[in-house]
Amino acid sequence: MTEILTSAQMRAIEAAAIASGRVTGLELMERAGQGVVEAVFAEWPALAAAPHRAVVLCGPGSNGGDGFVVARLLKGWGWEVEVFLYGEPGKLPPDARVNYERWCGMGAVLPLDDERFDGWPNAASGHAVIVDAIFGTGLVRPYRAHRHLAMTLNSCQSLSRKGGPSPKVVAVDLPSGLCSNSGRWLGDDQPLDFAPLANLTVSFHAPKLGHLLADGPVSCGRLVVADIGLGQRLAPGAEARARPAGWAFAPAPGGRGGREPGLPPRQDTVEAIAQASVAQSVAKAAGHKYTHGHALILSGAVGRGGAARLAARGALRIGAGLVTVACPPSALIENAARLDAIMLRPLRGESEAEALATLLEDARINALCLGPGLGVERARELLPVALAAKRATVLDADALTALAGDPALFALLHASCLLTPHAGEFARLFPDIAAKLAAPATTGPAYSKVDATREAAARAGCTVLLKGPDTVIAAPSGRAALNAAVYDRAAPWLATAGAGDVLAGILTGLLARGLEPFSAASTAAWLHVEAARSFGPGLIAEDLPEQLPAVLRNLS
Ligand SMILES: NC(=O)C1=CN([C@@H]2O[C@H](COP(=O)(O)OP(=O)(O)OC[C@H]3O[C@@H](n4cnc5c(N)ncnc54)[C@H](OP(=O)(O)O)[C@@H]3O)[C@@H](O)[C@H]2O)[C@@H](O)CC1
Ligand SMILES: [K+]
Repeated sequence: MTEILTSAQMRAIEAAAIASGRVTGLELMERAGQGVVEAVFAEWPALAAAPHRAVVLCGPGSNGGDGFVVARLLKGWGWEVEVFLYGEPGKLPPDARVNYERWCGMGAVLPLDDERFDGWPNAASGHAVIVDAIFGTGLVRPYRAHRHLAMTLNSCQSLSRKGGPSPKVVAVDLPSGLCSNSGRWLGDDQPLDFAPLANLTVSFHAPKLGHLLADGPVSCGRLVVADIGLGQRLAPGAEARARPAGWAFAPAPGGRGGREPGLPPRQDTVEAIAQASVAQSVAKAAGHKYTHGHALILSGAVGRGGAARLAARGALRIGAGLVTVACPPSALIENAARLDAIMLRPLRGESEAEALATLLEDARINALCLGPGLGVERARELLPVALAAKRATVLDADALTALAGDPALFALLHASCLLTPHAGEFARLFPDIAAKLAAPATTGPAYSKVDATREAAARAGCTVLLKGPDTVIAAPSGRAALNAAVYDRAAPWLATAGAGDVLAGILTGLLARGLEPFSAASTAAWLHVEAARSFGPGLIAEDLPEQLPAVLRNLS
């Protein structure tokens, strides 16, 4: 399992490594600085070929310490380097202080004032690189000068549009002001226009949640994670950790170490979904069609069956043994004309709810999907029967809307349910949680999408998949995973009508095949993005199920 870290987890890893005597804080800082310089040269090889000019903005903590290392190393490459310090030298933490003093033997340090900006770097001075090492994972409150930092960086960058040199903004660990746990800008005056955006962000050891959630990806530019020798020591025979797709790892600048055995397991881990675990989840064992489950998709009324048919196609393509669409009798002909391998059952009887109850007497139907195109009224009618059957059940779209206004229905949710809201549906279902997430983040670490999804899952008593480019999955136990379709894994084509219906279908198919909700959600979210990436621009929802075979082939 690959982890995405919080700032506290990163600090604990660092502290354990230092306590073990295997490495000192100073060595880690040196490797961090080296990692930044190597990543800069790898990103812009022309910068390694000849000396240039750089500005390094250092802050009052260890992020600033990394900055002093970067300044010294660039100077060693023959660069002309100007260094600014936001804070007082006497208050720097010990390792940062050592690197400050080392730098002072090589050059000046100018004060970076957050009241008087006339001493700030001059936009017109032709720097090739501006290093933002003001704050990293230690940001605890809004950074007062962040607006000015953004203006400085923007005005430097805008020179390139006028034919001048284009300085590259390199953020050390995080763009300063961005919360490492939530990917949100601290403070209430931080629309993205005013954020100090980076061209390249170089983080250390593992990605942090803030790189992948919310505004993180757009703020970081490109993300490189440098290995600073804190790697996990593998148990004998253990599989090497798969690196999550979507960001790049720089090579280790120094020696490799291992995380000390004996570190307490981290309860608040957020998993990055890895290809190896997806491959394991979808591998099909020999058997007949009933071995692979029977998924039932509830369809909408006449003329509204498209969403359910998309879901059914997704369920079949991901390997459910049988997939049935159940529809109102009046929609039978419409669906029959559009479905072949997918079976069709009219909900005929006194009421559709009764007909569904009869259908569910077949115990082989082991996964249900309610929501896509269903209609809110019909969802209200069918949900009590569907939930009473205690099968693995995906609730999407109209089923979520029905649940939102009805505490009695909400109370019927059980542990085998899987809720798949987008942000709007989430806000209707969990208005107080959504409000907390939407409120300005005033202290760090700030409340994040991961926190919100965990809280929702605990309240609902079932797994919640909160959609977005940063899809978060949480189980009531607090287990959480993040499927980040960002950086080089971005799939903007997924923002197309019906894509969510296909996701609901893939989920239902995986549940039918016996995956428990959390694994089904992680696997489906990953496959959904891969299917979109495999097709590329021009994607429509119908293409997603048809792309799954290629994605599955590549897995094996
Ligand atoms: N962990 C690791 O393994 C490694 C970590 N490394 C590096 O260390 C970085 C983390 O260092 P860090 O903990 O010192 O935090 P950092 O972000 O430098 O700032 C903390 C300082 O800022 C202050 N402060 C906070 N908010 C403020 C505000 N709004 N306005 C003003 N001040 C504010 C806060 O002050 P206080 O709250 O105490 O008043 C404190 O003094 C990490 O990002 C990485 O770059 C690497 O060397 C490699 C190994
Ligand atoms: K920074």
